[in-house]
Amino acid sequence: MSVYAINHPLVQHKLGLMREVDLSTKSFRELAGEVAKLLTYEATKGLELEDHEIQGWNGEPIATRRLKGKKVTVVPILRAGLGMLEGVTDLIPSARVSVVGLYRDEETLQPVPYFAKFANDIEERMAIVIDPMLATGGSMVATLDMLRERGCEHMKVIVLVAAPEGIKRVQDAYPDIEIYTASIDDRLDENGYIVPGLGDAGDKIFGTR
Ligand SMILES: O=P(O)(O)OC[C@H]1O[C@H](OP(=O)(O)OP(=O)(O)O)[C@H](O)[C@@H]1O
Ligand SMILES: O=c1cc[nH]c(=O)[nH]1
Ligand SMILES: [Mg+2]
Repeated sequence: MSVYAINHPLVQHKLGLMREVDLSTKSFRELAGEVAKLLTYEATKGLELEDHEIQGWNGEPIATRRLKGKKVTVVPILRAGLGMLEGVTDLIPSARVSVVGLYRDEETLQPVPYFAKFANDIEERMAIVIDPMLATGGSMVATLDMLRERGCEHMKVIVLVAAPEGIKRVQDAYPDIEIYTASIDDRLDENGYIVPGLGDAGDKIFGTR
């Protein structure tokens, strides 16, 4: 498995802003979308192109290239993953959206599923799973398991912040998956929150803190 921590200055600047304790819901939400978009740019750098001839401005043919048509489904993990969705679909407007609802039990830290709705032909699509936080990795692995059970072979992960524990958990279960993140943070605290982290990303995006 490959983990890509994106050090682009815009990513690092925006992630730094997100860590500020007093940041408004509006700003947190906007930044989550912006960082998601920048990470999507990185995560799609391996997409295949094909030659495509078009008619240019003066009627002469021009050799161009276009995406080879690998079908994509973006998979936000509810709730917090929704805060990244628009940033991703801005760059991949034809992507179908599959939705997985999971929350993490506060005591056991185990993921509790409550919703799933997948795109048609999911087995033919590359799935890009999005969630701001990869903490213990339980929610992410549960989502990847659901996709794999439905025949999805090609999966990538985009998270804003990852804990080493979560990366290892995903790596152990899915050795071939690529993870794109703005930061690999230090550790989990005694409640399973990422440190330094962002706090509760879902609450911040939805204004429920
Ligand atoms: O890696 P894990 O230990 O599983 O933790 C990460 C999960 O926890 C958060 O969701 P949460 O359960 O708070 O739900 P929410 O998005 O509805 O707030 C986060 O958005 C991830 O889905
Ligand atoms: O740090 C964390 C861990 C889980 N969920 C969050 O929203 N933040
Ligand atoms: Mg939450």
